[in-house]
Amino acid sequence: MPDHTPADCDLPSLQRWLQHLPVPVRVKDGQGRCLFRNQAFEALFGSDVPPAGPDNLAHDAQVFAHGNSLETEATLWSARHGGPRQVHSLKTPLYDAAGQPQFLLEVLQDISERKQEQAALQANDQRFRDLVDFTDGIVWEADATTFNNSFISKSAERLLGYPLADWLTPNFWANHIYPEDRAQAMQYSTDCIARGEDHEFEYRFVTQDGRVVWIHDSTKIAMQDGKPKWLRGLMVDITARHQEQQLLRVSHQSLKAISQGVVIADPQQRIVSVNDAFTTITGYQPDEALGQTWNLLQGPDTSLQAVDAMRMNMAYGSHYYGDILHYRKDGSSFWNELTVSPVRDAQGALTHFIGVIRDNTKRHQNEEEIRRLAFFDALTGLPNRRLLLDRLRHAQLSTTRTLQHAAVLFLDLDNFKQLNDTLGHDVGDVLLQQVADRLTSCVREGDSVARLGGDEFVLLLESLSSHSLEAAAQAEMVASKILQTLGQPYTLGAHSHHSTPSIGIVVFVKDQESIDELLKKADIAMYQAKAAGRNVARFYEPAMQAAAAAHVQLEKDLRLALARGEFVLHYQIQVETNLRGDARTIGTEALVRWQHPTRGLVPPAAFIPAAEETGLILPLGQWVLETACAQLVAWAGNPETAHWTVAVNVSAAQFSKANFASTVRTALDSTGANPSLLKLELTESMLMQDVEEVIAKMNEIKAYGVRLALDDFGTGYSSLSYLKRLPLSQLKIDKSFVRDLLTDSSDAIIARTIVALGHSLGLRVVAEGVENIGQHDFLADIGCDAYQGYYFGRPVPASQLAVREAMPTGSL
Ligand SMILES: Nc1nc2c(ncn2[C@@H]2O[C@H](COP(=O)(O)O[C@H]3[C@@H](O)[C@H](n4cnc5c(=O)[nH]c(N)nc54)O[C@@H]3COP(=O)(O)O)[C@@H](O)[C@H]2O)c(=O)[nH]1
Repeated sequence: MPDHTPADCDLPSLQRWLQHLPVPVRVKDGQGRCLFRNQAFEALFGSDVPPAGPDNLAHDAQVFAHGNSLETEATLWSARHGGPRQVHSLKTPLYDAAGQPQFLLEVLQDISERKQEQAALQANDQRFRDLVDFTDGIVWEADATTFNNSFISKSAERLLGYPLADWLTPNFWANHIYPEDRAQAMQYSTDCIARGEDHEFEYRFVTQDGRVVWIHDSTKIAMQDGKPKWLRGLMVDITARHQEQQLLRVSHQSLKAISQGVVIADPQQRIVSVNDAFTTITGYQPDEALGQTWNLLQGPDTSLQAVDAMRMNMAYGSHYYGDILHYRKDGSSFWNELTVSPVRDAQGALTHFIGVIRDNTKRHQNEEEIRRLAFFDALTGLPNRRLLLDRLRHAQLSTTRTLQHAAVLFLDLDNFKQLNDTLGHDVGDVLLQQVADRLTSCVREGDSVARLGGDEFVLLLESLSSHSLEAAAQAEMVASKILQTLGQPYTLGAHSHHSTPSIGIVVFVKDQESIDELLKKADIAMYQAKAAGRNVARFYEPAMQAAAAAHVQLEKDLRLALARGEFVLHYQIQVETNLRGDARTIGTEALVRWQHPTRGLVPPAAFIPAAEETGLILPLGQWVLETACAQLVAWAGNPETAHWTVAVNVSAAQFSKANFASTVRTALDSTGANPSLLKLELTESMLMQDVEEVIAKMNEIKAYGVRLALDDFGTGYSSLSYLKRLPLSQLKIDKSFVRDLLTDSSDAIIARTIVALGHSLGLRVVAEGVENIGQHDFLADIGCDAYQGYYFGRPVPASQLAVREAMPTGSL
């Protein structure tokens, strides 16, 4: 039955009634024609309403046909708004007296604004859903009491695998929390909800494919009527972060646990982190190390080469591995087995260096111990046969390169067996140790002392003379020193003991013979020494033996000569010349000679080197100094010679003595000579040692009034800046430049330069070795101040010196 109320369809009455209704209303007939529109209708749509569309007519027909009301939403054109309006339409039939639908009453409601709002809301909703679906997290909503989800974002399916519908089933979330975490997670959330606190928590969740992932859940509580009603939140899969953190925790724990020190430095090599082991190894607390560089661990014996290699590798961002001697905070050193590796980011940029340090000292000590055992004699600590052979090989190579000779001294203790048999091996061992110490004291730093075993020792002397007989003499001197040193009494516990060695010597250069041959020859020579009565040294080569014997003899003779007063001084005049070439004696040079009882007058070149090697030059030099000073006093008594100076040659051994200045003082004081007439001739080489010490010594002598001359100038390597600092008064041009200056342009240039140089330093320049007038004239021409040479006079005894006062040079 149609739902209608019979009505009086008196249209005019109806119109009056409808006219002022505040809602838009219109009345239509069964053909869809509009019979009436009230004011509200026309206010909304205007009076010019377009004909109804087919849908509208169809709805009208439906209402008439069924006699039922019909509600629809439609779009109607509004002339008043100049556009379509969304309307809600309620069409109701109006019946005639017979109960048949006669008219159709349509009540309209403008829902345009509501529709727009709905559309906006829908758009917002969609935007929210898009955002939610797009995010990497899972947005969810659940009941605050049951935890059952009422909403879940699409990302849940993508991230955890389950279809979205599954999430909306009861207890889904709770049932899929990893069993071990479930109770705690739910309890925590329940407690927070009870307190009304939004909360965040982490738990493991089982995915559809059985994986266990870590979830970070942020939950916000939505209240209703003052009670928690909904939970809304975001679940984020933090498995990767968790694994990283886990890894970091493990790394951190590992770094703490490992015994190697770990240093993390920035690209500028500044330390940014250290572990506990670093502190244990180095003694530096983290706050003392942070901000520092590797220099923190460097010390006096750290190899700069190793440091450079490390820096270079780090500068190039490459890996470094090496053993470096580093220093702890307390100053003690340790061997650091160091590995430094660069760390780069994903783009390959250098971000850090990781250094791993390991105290490797023990291994080094072990290696050192192994080396010691392998190469050193356990009893004496001396190199053993193996190390000796190695050093001999090196010596052969070295002599091949430098052509300087080397010598092997094979030494065996005389009657050692007897000592062992009578006092026992322990006492014998003590003797061997003392012998080892004494032998070491007899050689220079670059030489080697080795023990072959038993009472056999071998010494290797290097850098001897390039002349074989001179080298033999040098080796013989060392052997003499050894014989003398080892021949001193020994205290062996309670026993006083006397021991002597027999020494065999081989001098060699280049690798002309094998090392075995060398040792064999030295051994044979040692047996010759034994055969010669022990406590002597013997050379393998007879010529060397002869040279050494001559050397030994010379030394003995020199000692005797000194004691017997066989040395004499000759004097060679030094002159100034005037423009005419007339010479005037201004002084002399004292030159020593040996008045040998059988060999006659021996020149200094034949004995000065031996005197220097044996140390006899010290008493001899002192004798020369005092004799020359005494001569000055003698000349002082004669007005013609009172102004004469005397130049005395000083050897390096004399000058290097700490008390040299005081020996000069003694000579002056003991003779009463005028210091200003004494000139000491020094050579360049003896001044090239310790600069400050040399200058101090020269100044001390100069302070006495004594003058200092540089002899043989031009043959050394003095630099101008060095010369300037020396308190000299004279330069002496070496005779080697004077000899050829008329024929050799280089010598002429050198002579000219020396004169200019000397004058620029405010020094007088004397030329020695002047043998003819040509040389004199040239030297005079370039400004030389004084001359010495055979042209003016040979060295002669003082008694034969004549006074020459501005005599024509030709008459000399
Ligand atoms: N430590 C000491 N060394 C001394 C002493 N006396 C001498 N010597 C050193 O011996 C070197 C050689 O001396 P000598 O054989 O006496 O030769 C000197 C002159 O005789 C020689 N000379 C001088 N004039 C000429 C010459 O015209 N031609 C020439 N061929 N030779 C000449 O020069 C020697 C002096 O040189 P110098 O000492 O450099 O002035 C001698 O060089 C000293 O090193 C001494 O007491 N102590």
